[in-house]
Amino acid sequence: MIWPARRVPQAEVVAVAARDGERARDYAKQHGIARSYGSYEALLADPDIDAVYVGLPNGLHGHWTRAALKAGKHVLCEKPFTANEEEAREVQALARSRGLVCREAFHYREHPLMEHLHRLLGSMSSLCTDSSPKAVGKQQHLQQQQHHGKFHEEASGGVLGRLKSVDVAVLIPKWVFGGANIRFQETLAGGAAMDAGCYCIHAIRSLVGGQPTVESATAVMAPKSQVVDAAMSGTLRWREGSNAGLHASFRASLQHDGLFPISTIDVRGDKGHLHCSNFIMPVFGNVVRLTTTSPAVESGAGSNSIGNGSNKTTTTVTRVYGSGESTYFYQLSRFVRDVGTVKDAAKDDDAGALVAASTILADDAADSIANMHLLDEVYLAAGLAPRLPSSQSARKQQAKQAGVQ
Ligand SMILES: NC(=O)C1=CN([C@@H]2O[C@H](COP(=O)(O)OP(=O)(O)OC[C@H]3O[C@@H](n4cnc5c(N)ncnc54)[C@H](OP(=O)(O)O)[C@@H]3O)[C@@H](O)[C@H]2O)C=CC1
Ligand SMILES: O=C1OC[C@@H](O)[C@H](O)[C@H]1O
Repeated sequence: MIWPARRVPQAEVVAVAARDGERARDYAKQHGIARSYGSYEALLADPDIDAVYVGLPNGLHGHWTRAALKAGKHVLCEKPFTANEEEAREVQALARSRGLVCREAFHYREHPLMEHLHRLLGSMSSLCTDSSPKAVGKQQHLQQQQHHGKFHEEASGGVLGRLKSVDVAVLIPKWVFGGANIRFQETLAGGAAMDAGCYCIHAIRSLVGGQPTVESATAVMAPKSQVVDAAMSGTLRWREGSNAGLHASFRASLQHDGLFPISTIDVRGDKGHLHCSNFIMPVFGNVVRLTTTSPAVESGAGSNSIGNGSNKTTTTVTRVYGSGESTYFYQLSRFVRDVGTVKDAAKDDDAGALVAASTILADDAADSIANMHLLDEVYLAAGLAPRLPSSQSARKQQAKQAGVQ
């Protein structure tokens, strides 16, 4: 967030907070940040701050996002948005009532790689090139309309034709996170599905659209835990018949190859297969391999085409880097632009600006709630309970301990 902010003209990191004032000061000094605070409350009381980035453990996202909204700040909150769907609904209701941007930080989504995949697959476009409020509002309205199961229709225009299946994997090698990491803590809403699986669900949802349900899920539990999953796999299904697989793991048996997490998207349609690797961190290298089969026409196709008499298989490999910026840069650029749109709409009476602003708020709310809904469903399908916010989870543990004594 600090590096991208130096490259996004309208963004400035004004202050940083930690629970320990000295640590906050050292951090601010090290990163050239003018102000530091020894508590999160103190940072939220700073009137010069417009927006807050919440990069806390999952179980605290809801609490501090609510606190930031109540302090009148726009929020970019790390994924997963909250501990569960119920909390996501509460937080987003607050954001909308205050007219503040409240976005889940799925940084991968704004990178041109995703735009490329959306185009290939004929699904919605996640970016808008014209950033005027009216154009943004119009484009987002269009995206919402397009986003209803479009991929299931033959005439979607996507190169793969009708969707058969999509598989998304985010796999983290077992040497990366030890047992003490926040991701393994029950009271911090830990779990592989929460951490890595939320990306899978988000990518599946945004590429395919529609409203899938969770058909089944299987968890591999963390050592000595009956609550925290070290790996999760699951199947989602659409009414239209296609299905999706999610594969999330903290225990992947992968050798260090300089990249983690391993993140892949595989989409199979009736006209071919698309494989994308490293969709989460595309700036460090990515590949989109597209294999399509179509009825043979004439010979003379490119050297990568194989004809078998009745049809022709073509494979193309593409790498997408856009202007070479990181996902975090694109994420921050859009966040800053959207905060600007919402602020301007509050000042002026222009109907287009108001539509644009309310669309931004509505889309963020719908997106994070839908993602948390499916995450809850995945846990339930695996025979586990949806996660709890830290405050509730701590109370539950205390009650359990009191019951034991
Ligand atoms: N978008 C992305 O690329 C990434 C997103 N994430 C997300 O960011 C969030 C944080 O992950 P990560 O940075 O790896 O976590 P860390 O453990 O490295 O940092 C979490 C920070 O939260 C603060 N904190 C407040 N209360 C607690 C508590 N009770 N226990 C532990 N820490 C606490 C601490 O700050 P202090 O003590 O200074 O107040 C700590 O530095 C997660 O939700 C994760 O999913 C993580 C990595 C990458
Ligand atoms: O991008 C990421 O990579 C590793 C994960 O554990 C982390 O939380 C995530 O956001």
